Amino acid sequence: MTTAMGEGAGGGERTAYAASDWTPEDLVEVKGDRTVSVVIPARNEAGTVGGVVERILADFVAADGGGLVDEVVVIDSDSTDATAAVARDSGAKVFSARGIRPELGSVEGKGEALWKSQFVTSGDLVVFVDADLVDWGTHFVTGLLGPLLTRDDVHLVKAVYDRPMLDASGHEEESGGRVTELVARPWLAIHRPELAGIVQPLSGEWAIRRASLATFSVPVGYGVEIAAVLDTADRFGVGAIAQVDLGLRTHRHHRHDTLGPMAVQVLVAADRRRVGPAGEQAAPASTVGLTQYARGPAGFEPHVTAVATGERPPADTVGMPSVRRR
Ligand SMILES: O=c1ccn([C@@H]2O[C@H](COP(=O)(O)OP(=O)(O)O[C@H]3O[C@H](CO)[C@@H](O)[C@H](O)[C@H]3O)[C@@H](O)[C@H]2O)c(=O)[nH]1
Ligand SMILES: O=C(O)[C@H](O)COP(=O)(O)O
Repeated sequence: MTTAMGEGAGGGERTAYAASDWTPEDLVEVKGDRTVSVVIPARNEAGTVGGVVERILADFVAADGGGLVDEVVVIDSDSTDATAAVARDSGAKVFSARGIRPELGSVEGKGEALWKSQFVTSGDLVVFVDADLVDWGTHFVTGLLGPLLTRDDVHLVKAVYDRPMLDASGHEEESGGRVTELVARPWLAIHRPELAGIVQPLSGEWAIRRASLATFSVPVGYGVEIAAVLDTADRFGVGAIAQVDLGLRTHRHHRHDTLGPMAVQVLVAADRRRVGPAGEQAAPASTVGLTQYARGPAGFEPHVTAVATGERPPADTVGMPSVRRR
């Protein structure tokens, strides 16, 4: 597949793929002695996490260890529902984000869960998959691994997909990706136009070399994806980011009022990287106050949310087990 997606994102070498470019058997053959961890961050996803775990285990994890995936790990991120139990019953290794390296402290957030996952996984390649997926397939995993297993110069693989927003009866209301369209893409257009070819900069499904991720600062919240894109481009060049068309993805949607804090997290993470890699100086517990309004008895009443905008330092600076460069 040759598309504007590939040309815009990478230039030169092809960087755009479709999941159908590889079968699991193709990838097992080229995998050699490299290992793969699938990491699923989950906060109150008891309804969907079990299905995500079971399908990945069934398709890729072999009892003799010879499968495409070597471990499926769920990081339970402060869930108050049965997420951890469901994930464990489905066969995943389950860790509570707070319980991992407790001496490093804990904050809330998806980025925190991904950062902590580095201390309890061992794969040379790490695939992140959200736990709230509804329409998806295990080709997400093959698609994301393909470029990393077949190209040494690729460090980060981003998912690309159609992401319809469905109404209660399952009809398409409009396109999803509201923070992508209204925040991430405009920011990239203004500050980093060389990255305009990244179709889904915020996609929650991505894969990365452990050795690369371990050198990145990681925003604790939803800034984790835009940060990985910017840090990879700054460290290894835009051509180190590949994109894979995975078809269709639907998931649980946020309300507008919870997308505001997400937008703040994306903007803060991006702004810290406006001129290059950054973030080390941000304390993990940093916040930005976001004021939103709702009409109440006294008119428009302000509601201030302390949005977590902190960052974690590169894992390899805080005693991560040694990393093979592969
Ligand atoms: O504190 C949290 C919040 C979320 N999650 C999990 O992270 C995943 C994605 O979270 P979600 O709230 O569903 O994010 P989206 O609305 O889907 O946001 C999109 O955009 C975000 C910003 O880039 C990405 O982080 C998401 O992965 C991407 O799907 C899900 O499995 C959540 O359970 C956590 O583990 N901890
Ligand atoms: O990725 C995004 O832009 C946000 O997660 C919002 O996605 P949605 O509009 O599909 O809910």
